[in-house]
Amino acid sequence: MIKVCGMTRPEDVRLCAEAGADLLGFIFHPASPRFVTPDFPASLEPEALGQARKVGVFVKESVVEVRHTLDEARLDYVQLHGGQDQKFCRSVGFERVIKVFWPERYASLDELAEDMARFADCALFLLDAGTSGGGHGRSLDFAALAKLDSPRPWLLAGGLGPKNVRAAVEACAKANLAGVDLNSGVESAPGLKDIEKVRTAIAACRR
Ligand SMILES: O=C(O)c1ccccc1N[C@@H]1O[C@H](COP(=O)(O)O)[C@@H](O)[C@H]1O
Repeated sequence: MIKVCGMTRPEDVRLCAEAGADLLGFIFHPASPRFVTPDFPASLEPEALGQARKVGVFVKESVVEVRHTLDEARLDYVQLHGGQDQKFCRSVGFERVIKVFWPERYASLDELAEDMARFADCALFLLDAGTSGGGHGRSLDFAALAKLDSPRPWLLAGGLGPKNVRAAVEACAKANLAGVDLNSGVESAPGLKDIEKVRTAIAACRR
């Protein structure tokens, strides 16, 4: 599964979908250089999206705001990137939640897996580098995650691009990895996707 995040232009949506992205991310965090308003994903033609599903990324927004944007932007999933708790996930609908964890917050993989187990009703997990927020362009220690015992399939995020995504997939393949999230590593500038980088990274994942 490939997610390409930070869509800000209709042509990037079309090209990334054509390149084989399964999930396309739209960031509703106002401080992000990739910030968009709900009317952008709502305005996209089904032909441009193809089979790709729309994911909204939220950091500090309230449950009411997330639910409103979910409807207005016609999202398929919400990526909760702000440490939201189980009550929040339940209110949005577990089946629609991609719950983010930051492995660097935990003293061990076991502690991370224990916390993940508390969110086992969520649709998917996503692991990002750092200890909060996202879009930093920093990578996790892929080899260290190879032994993770995750109760749900998960997406690997954090500084992934054409040069490192294959190594990441190979390292985590046996740890219930569902796929990868490409963002700043496939851009020419923040919010502007470089389609050649996107195509090269997707090909590297799938070869
Ligand atoms: O990309 C952003 O600006 C962003 C802002 C706030 C929360 C999440 C954000 N992006 C997500 O961060 C990860 C990793 O991105 P990167 O590859 O390190 O650039 C990814 O899941 C994005 O969806």
